Amino acid sequence: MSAPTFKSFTLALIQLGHIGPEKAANLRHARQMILKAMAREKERKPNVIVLPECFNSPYGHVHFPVYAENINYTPGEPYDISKSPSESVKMLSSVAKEAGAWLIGGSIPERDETDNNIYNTCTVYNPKGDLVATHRKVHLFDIDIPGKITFKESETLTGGNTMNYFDTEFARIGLGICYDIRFPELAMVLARKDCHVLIYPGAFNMTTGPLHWELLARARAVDNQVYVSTCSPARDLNAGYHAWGHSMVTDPLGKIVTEAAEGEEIVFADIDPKIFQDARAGIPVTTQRRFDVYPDVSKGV
Ligand SMILES: NC(=O)CCC(=O)C(=O)O
Repeated sequence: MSAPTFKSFTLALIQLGHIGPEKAANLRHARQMILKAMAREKERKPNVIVLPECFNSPYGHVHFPVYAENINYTPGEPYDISKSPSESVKMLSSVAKEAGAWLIGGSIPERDETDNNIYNTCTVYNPKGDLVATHRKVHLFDIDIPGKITFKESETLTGGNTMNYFDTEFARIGLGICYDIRFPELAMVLARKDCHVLIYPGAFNMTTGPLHWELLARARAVDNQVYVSTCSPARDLNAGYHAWGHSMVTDPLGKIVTEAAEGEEIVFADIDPKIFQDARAGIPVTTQRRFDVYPDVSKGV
C-alpha cells in the first residue's frame, strides 16, 4: 500500500515520571498525563501522543516476567478490545478514544502465551481506540561497560522478528524501541518503506544517554532524511534504573525541534512536511545511492 500524503501534524512526547511498583498506579498516571497533553488550550492539540519504554512497570529483567501481560494480537486481524486479556491495552485503547488522538503506547512487557516468550512490546491505537499496530523490540539491550552499567534484557526477554510501521491520515510512522535505534539498517529500511517519521519509545541511562542518545536520534534523522523522535521516562534516582530523559524530536536535517530536560514533562513538536521535502530536494541523497558499488540491503524485505 502506498504511504499517505505527508501533512503537518503535532506530536506530544510524555516523559512520564512516577513509574513505580504498582502497575495500576502507573496506568492511572499515564492516563492522566495523556489527557493533560490533550488539554492544551492556546496551541495546536496533539494528533499523536507517545509514551516511553516500559511505562507500566519498573525497568529491569527481573520485573518483566512479573508485569508481563498477554495481548494476543495478530497483525492484520481484527482485535476486539473488550476481549483483550491486557489491562494496559484496555486502558490505552480507552484513553486514545477519549483523547481522540493517535497513541503510541510506549512499551510494556508482553507474554505471548503461544510460545511463552516475553517481549518488550509497543502497541499503537487510532483515535477510535482500535489497536492498529505493535512492535516487539528487535534488538535486546545486552551491554556490559565495566564499572558503569551491565544490563541483559535477554535474561528474560526474547527479541521480536518483524519491522513495523503504520499509516495515519497525515504520515507513515515507523516504530523502534530504544536499543533498536543503534541499528541503522532498521531505520533505513523503514525510511525506504516510505516512513516520514520514526518513533522510538526508549530509556537510555546515565552512561550511554550523555554519549549517544541525541547523537543517534540525529544520525538516524540525517541518514534517512526523516523526522526521528525518542520518548524516555523521567529520571528517577530512587528507581533501580536511572533513565536519561531528554525526550526529543529531530527534523530531517538533524536539527532538534524540541527536547525535554530530565524530569516529568510533556513536550510538543509541529511536524512540517516542507522541511522533509526541502531536505530531500536540497541534499538529494535519496536519489543518489550507488547500488552498483554497494548492495541495496533494503531489497527483499
Ligand atoms: N532500554 C534500552 O534499550 C536502553 C538502550 C541504551 O541505553 C543504549 O545505550 O543503547
